[in-house]
Formats: sequence, C-alpha cells, structure tokens
Amino acid sequence: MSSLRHGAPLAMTGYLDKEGRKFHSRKTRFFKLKDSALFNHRRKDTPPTWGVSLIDSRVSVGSRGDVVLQLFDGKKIVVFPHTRGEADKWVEVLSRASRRKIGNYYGVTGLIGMGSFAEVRIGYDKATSEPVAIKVMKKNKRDSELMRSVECEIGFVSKAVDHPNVVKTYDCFDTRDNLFLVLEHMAGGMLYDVLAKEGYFSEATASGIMRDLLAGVACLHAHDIVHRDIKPENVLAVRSTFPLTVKVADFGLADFVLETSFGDKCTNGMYGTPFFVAPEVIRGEPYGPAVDCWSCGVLLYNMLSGTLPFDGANIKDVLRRVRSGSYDLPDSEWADISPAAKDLVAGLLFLDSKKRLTAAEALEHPWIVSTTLSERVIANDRSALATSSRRARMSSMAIDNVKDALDLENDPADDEDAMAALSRGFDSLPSGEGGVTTSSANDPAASRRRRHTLSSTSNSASPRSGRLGGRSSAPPVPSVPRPVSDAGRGSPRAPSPPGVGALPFVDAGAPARQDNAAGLPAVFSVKSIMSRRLFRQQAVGEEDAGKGRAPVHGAAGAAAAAAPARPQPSVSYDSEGD
Ligand SMILES: Nc1ncnc2c1ncn2[C@@H]1O[C@H](COP(=O)(O)OP(=O)(O)OP(=O)(O)O)[C@@H](O)[C@H]1O
Repeated sequence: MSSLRHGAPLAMTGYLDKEGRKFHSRKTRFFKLKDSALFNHRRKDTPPTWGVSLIDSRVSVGSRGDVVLQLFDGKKIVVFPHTRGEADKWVEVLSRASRRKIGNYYGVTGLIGMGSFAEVRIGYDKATSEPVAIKVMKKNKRDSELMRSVECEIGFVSKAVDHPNVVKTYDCFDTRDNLFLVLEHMAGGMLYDVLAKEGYFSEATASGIMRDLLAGVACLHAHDIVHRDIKPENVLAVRSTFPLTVKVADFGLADFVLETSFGDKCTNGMYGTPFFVAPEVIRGEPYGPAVDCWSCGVLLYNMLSGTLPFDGANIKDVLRRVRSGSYDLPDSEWADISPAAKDLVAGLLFLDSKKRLTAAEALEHPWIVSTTLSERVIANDRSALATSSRRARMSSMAIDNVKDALDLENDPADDEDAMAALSRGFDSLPSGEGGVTTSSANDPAASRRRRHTLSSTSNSASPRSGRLGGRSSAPPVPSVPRPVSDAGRGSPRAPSPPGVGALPFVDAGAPARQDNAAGLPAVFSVKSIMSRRLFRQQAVGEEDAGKGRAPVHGAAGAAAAAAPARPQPSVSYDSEGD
C-alpha cells in the first residue's frame, strides 16, 4: 500500500489498437501509462513515438467497445482494448490519471531554492494548510544526468522509506514534462546555514547532529539504498533553533545496492561531490553503503574543525587527496577536540571500505551515545561553513579543471607525479595507512575495541542538553546573532520567482515563505561537472551542425556555456495543464 497521501504514481502497460484520426484504420501499438502521461510505442521494446498528458482529459467508453480520450487541448485519441476486462481497467486507470494534477491538492507560494537539477518551492496542502516543500524537476530527455536523477527520485519514492531522520515524501506526481515531489517542509533549511549563523557550538551539539544524520543514513542502508551524495547541502534542519533535528534529503543520486555473489552489496558509477566522495568511487571500483559513511566522516570533520579533510587548489588535488585517504588533524583546530570525536572521524574515514565503520556501528560509537559530552563551545569558528566565496572558488575550480579531474584515473604517469607531490606535501605525517597524525586514529578495529570505554574519557562532566551552553569555560566567543525563529517564519514576502505567477496552483493570497537564502556551502557535484562537459560537447556539436549556438572558448566561455546546461529556473506548466 502506498504511503503517499494521494496514492502512488500510476503505472499500466499493454497493447491497444489505436484508431487513425483521418481514415479510422486501426494499428496495434504498445501503450505505457506513467502516472499522468500516456506514451505510444510501436512495439513494447521500442522508444516512445509520442506521449501526451492526461491531466484534465475526459475518458469515456464508446459504443464500439472503444475508449475515448478527450485531451485538455481538444485532441482526441481512440483506442480499442482487446477484451472487455482490459477496457474496464484502462478506463479506470486513465480516469484516475486525468485527476493526477498537483494543483488539485497543493498550492505554491514562493521559491525556496534551486539545485542543479531541481527547483524547490514552498507550498501548502490545500486540505490542511500544512506547509510543504515542492521539488520540481523539469524533464529534458537530452540531459541524461537529469533524467537519471529523476529516475533515482522516483525509485526512492517507491521504497516508501519512513524514518524521523529522512525527509518525508508526501506525494509524487510524475507528469509528461515534470516530476513534482511533495516533501516535508524543512523550515530550518540547510544545516550548514544554521551552523554558520551560530558560528560556535559544542561537541555535544555536533554529536546530536551526527546521531540524527547517521540514523537517517542507517535507515537508508537498511532499505538497501545508497544515498551517494551525503554533503552539507543535503542535510536539512527541521527548525533553525537549537537543539537541532536534522534529516537526510535529496535522493537524486540514490541507488539501490545489489548483492554480489560474494555477499557484498554494491553499485557503481562516478557520482558524488569531490570533497565528500569516497576513495573507492574515485578509483572506479564497485562500491556500497560505505561511501555514505565516508561522506558522514568528512561532514563530521568539517563540522568540528571548520575545515575540510581533503582540500586542494583544484578538484584534481582534492580527488588525489581523497584517494590517498591522507588527512591531518592539526593542533590548531583539533587540540581541544576529544579523542572520542577523533576516533569516530577515523572510523568513518577509513580508507578500506570493508573496515570502515558502518552507519549502524557508528551509531553505537561512544561519542554518539555518550550523554556526558562537553557542552563547551569548540574554539573553531564555523561561521564560514556556508560562505558564498567558498562556493564561488569551487565553481571556478570545477570549470577549469574538469577534464583533469575526470582523467585522473586514466593517466598513471600523472598519477605517480601526483602521489610524489602528495607525499612531499604530507612529509610531516606518519607513513602508515591513512596518514593521520594519531597512530590509531584511522584504525576502526581499534575504534571498535574502544567503543565501550571511551565514554568515560569525554572531556566534560556537564550534562548534555543538546543546547549550546557552558560558555563560561569557553574561549572568547564573538557575538554571533542567534536565530530567533524558524527560517522563513515571519520573513518578508519572497520576490516572485520567474514563472511563479503562471503556476495554476499558486495562491497569491497565501503567505510567502522563503528559506535558505544564505549562500550554499562549497560543494560541487561530479554529476554537475559531467553535465557541464556534456553540455560543452553538445554546444560545440550544435555549432558544427550550423544550429547557431555560439562557439565556446576558454574558461569564461565554458562557464557561460555551462550555465544553460541545467534546467531553466521557471517551469512551464501550460503544456500539460498541470
Ligand atoms: N524538504 C525541503 N524543505 C526545505 N528546503 C528544501 C527541501 N528540499 C530541498 N530544499 C532546498 O531546496 C534547494 C534545492 O534542493 P535540492 O538540493 O534537493 O536540489 P537538487 O537539484 O536535487 O540538488 P543538487 O544540486 O544537490 O543536485 C536547496 O537549497 C535545499 O536546501
């Protein structure tokens, strides 16, 4: 049974005899109903020759045993099912498809944000007025990454995951031109925006956040789902006030693991975000749920220190460092951080994915289960976690170095140079596996052994409330304005995003809410990079073919060319009537 409020997306296939419009001759065609869109195929295994939206269409049974579809734009389709039973089924399901219009159930009031493949709008449930987030993915068949992302999102919805630390999907409307996902509204927005505003926080706070994140990730893994893009942007906060509750979001890269004959669960494909991606992904090996645990480790490192474990002057550098698994715990940021926290970082950032802590194991780690972690704020300033300058730096990095980054695996000579350079750069580190500064820091076996003893080593006896506190013993804390309410609550009306006025389910009178206005953290998806490259190829190809797209020259040209590769900000709903 579907856990969605208005039922799971519809699906039905079968051969029908379609009557020609002019001469009324009949041809057998294979029809596929995908929620509110009907596709015509010559045969079952051939691509669709056309597809129509059934939204607001009229479905009736003709006197000849035919099914008549009167589309919203006046066009008529007449098909003959092969049996009476089939006819009844088609009529029933096509009628339901005609009502699969998101505007019947949800209204939209403004824009929350744009991702690489989607725009997310703030909306409300028309029956209850409850706020919701509506993620809109505008389909473009020529953008294979985008279409794959659409498939991943639909696949995730079909798994009906229900967990307090996974953003809930309330509804899914799959139209001919768009995918609409109606999601639980995360009023706090992106975790890093909240943390950056706070600037300073304690290990106890960080531990609570990690517990939520790991619980969400563990639930995904229990459903055989690998998220593949755990990064700050995809961890959202229920509210922006402390104590925070966070949830995992964005399943546009989520994949389902298959069990190998060795009992390993794995998937493949180069997906992720350079700073957060696991080494086995870069190595091009089959990989499994452990990649998410690695990303959680990067996030934990980043959250505690305000810096990234694997950083560099360009993406190539970053990926090399990730692949080596070598990271540092400099005293400047880590001296005051508890051994238990470092131990968890090490367990999650373990190079060998088989020995890396699983999400379920990490949830039992002393630093996660302890109720006596320090409430003292960590001296490291985290207010830069979400700065737009970092984002801008990484964007230009992506454009300038994309080819090198993607060729990294194919050039062993280059690789040796890189490794030599790396070892020079990390001369100060021990030469053991992982190269971290503490001898056992990268040994999850040691980490597991210590699991039940470390809680007593936590560096404060103050009780854990989950709220920032105990500042008396803290280093000087600059005055950082604290969020006083949920992002968006009482915020000024958001300027109408382009196209919003054209939405049939926009309620002009409803209060506008705009969250997550702050800059995004410095992350860049490999998928975006690949799309940029694809676009560049397409742009050049179209120019060659004389279709008039301007030639692309140099980084600036590439940047300009890259921009339209993503879906345009506003979505046209007119073509579908949805
Ligand atoms: N349920 C939600 N509640 C509130 N804000 C959300 C929600 N889901 C997404 N957002 C915000 O909308 C914006 C874009 O969403 P999202 O990152 O999911 O798009 P995307 O294209 O799938 O992402 P990516 O760029 O990582 O591929 C982000 O600012 C995100 O914080």
